[in-house]
Amino acid sequence: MDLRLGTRGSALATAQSGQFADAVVAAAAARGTSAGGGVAVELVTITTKGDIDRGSLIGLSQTGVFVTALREALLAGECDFIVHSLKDVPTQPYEGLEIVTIPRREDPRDALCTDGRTLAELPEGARVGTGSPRRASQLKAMRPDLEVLPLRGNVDTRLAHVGDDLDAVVLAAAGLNRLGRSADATEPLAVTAMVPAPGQGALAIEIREDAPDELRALLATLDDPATRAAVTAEREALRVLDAGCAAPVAAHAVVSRGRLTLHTRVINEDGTLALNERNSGVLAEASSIGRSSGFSLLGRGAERLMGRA
Ligand SMILES: NCc1[nH]cc(CCC(=O)O)c1CC(=O)O
Repeated sequence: MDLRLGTRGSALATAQSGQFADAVVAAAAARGTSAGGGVAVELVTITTKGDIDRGSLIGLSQTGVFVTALREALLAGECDFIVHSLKDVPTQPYEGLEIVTIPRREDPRDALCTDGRTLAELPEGARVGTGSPRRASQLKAMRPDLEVLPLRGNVDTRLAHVGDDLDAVVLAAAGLNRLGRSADATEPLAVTAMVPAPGQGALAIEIREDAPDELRALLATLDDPATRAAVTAEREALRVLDAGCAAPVAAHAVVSRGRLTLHTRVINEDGTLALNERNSGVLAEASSIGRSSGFSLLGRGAERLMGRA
């Protein structure tokens, strides 16, 4: 089977698509293919609107700018499957496509990247860059003295500001790890202090609904049910809160001994007010755990914190 994997051209997208392609080839070898001819995966680069108007998330009116062009290319038959960072994927399903696989997730944490100092060691008034309202608000909650500045660009561009015009930037540990830049993560931030974005660290593999059974079955072997349950809960809370990746909404679920525990946080812009909700249950209840967390937060005034009421 010769497969075409559509990917964005950024270093992170290319790295994670390449790593997933390797996993597909290995999974095919382990299964043995019906044709007996093995599987080859070719990366096809697709330019997305998110790559062209490279901007901070603050000010992006629409979610999903990074994924739409890939989805259009998949629907048009330019490739056979695509790999997304799940946290960039809007919660509503896309007509004609299906998320077939959610592989085991990478480190879900955010990481502070500095010249070596921890968050506690940064001087009063230190300058920290992030384009994410979720990260900005939680940073201010921990260190109200920090000057949090908007930051644009891909991972390499952001890291280049450290020691230049910024003392620190905050990036997802998963992205740094996938790029082979884990050494730039000075301090992984605890998930209780800097609650990650829904789906952070996870990938989503998408195919057309009419994809051949053989492709579907091969990709499905790489699905991780615990990750799928965790991100289902996180994303359902996000959906109920009607928020996107640019909202100050954080959600992180852990699965342990068959139980899923979801922590959802909504925080105001200056980090002075936060609502936290914790819910747990069995994996099969992932969706309802997320839903009830979202509705509880709405009932407690989440809209006001998000600046919508
Ligand atoms: N919105 C950008 C984005 N989308 C996915 C990742 C990498 C981490 C992940 O896969 O969750 C990043 C970079 C970052 O947040 O630092």
